[in-house]
Amino acid sequence: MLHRLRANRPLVHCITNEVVQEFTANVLLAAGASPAMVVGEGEAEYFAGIASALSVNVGTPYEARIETMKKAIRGALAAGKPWVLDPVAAGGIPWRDKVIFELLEMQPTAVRGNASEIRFLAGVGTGGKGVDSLDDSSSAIEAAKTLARKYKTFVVVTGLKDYATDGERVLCAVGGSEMMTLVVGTGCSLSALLAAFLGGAERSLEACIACCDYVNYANDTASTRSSGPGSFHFQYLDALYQIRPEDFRK
Ligand SMILES: Nc1ncnc2c1ncn2[C@@H]1O[C@H](COP(=O)(O)OP(=O)(O)OP(=O)(O)O)[C@@H](O)[C@H]1O
Ligand SMILES: Cc1ncsc1CCO
Ligand SMILES: [Mg+2]
Repeated sequence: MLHRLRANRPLVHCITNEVVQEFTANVLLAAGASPAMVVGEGEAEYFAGIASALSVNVGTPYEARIETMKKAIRGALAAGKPWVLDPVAAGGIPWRDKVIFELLEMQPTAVRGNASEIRFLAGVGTGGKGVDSLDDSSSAIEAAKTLARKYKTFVVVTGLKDYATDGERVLCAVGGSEMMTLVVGTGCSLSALLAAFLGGAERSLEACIACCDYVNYANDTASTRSSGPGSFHFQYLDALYQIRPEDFRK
């Protein structure tokens, strides 16, 4: 799947939060995808139709941005393109929660969140601490399955272990270090990378967990080469770039 992603170099339309735009674009480039942050209300619907996949992240939402997201989603759906929802801080702010539930009704191909976000959306728990999770990812497996069944979507929950489910099967990816949680945008960029995999490899549960596996591998590689969040940040980009499909056989 990584080979196919790089061969296809999918164009990923990102409408993400203002904190992580550059990091997300760099993660996609290092992995072998082609990012485009097309956020204008007049452009988004058209562009989502020609991109390979759309990534929607509600980290810093406001009315006009949400309208743009909905237009982009309509463009992606009309063109049969996959789209991924990152429900940042679900459970934390009522206005945002209402928006997230509206977006969930718009047939996302996949939803990717941390454990607290996924638990809240499935009706268990009250969310995390702002954008950070307060729950272990294993405690969100049942919630992820519930959410996947309810909205007929893949759900990916990240944390110490990562899980991907279609509501029936659950696949798990392990590895990585907590250093990931000390660099902003690792989860957000993972969601964009998930869109890249779904648009550039195949639209399957296996593609979802392959994306997590690749990120964990890069996370492991970067943590052995770094001494703190600063060096981890650039070592992570280097590792995404350097990892080759054949390395997974080791
Ligand atoms: N305790 C941990 N050990 C190893 N890896 C972790 C741990 N916690 C998170 N990760 C990894 O960090 C990445 C981001 O996942 P996380 O669940 O922190 O997302 P998030 O909270 O949405 O992040 P953000 O909102 O800051 O972008 C994933 O690749 C995940 O596997
Ligand atoms: C820190 C932060 N605040 C809003 S979005 C965001 C990026 C991580 O989700
Ligand atoms: Mg997040």
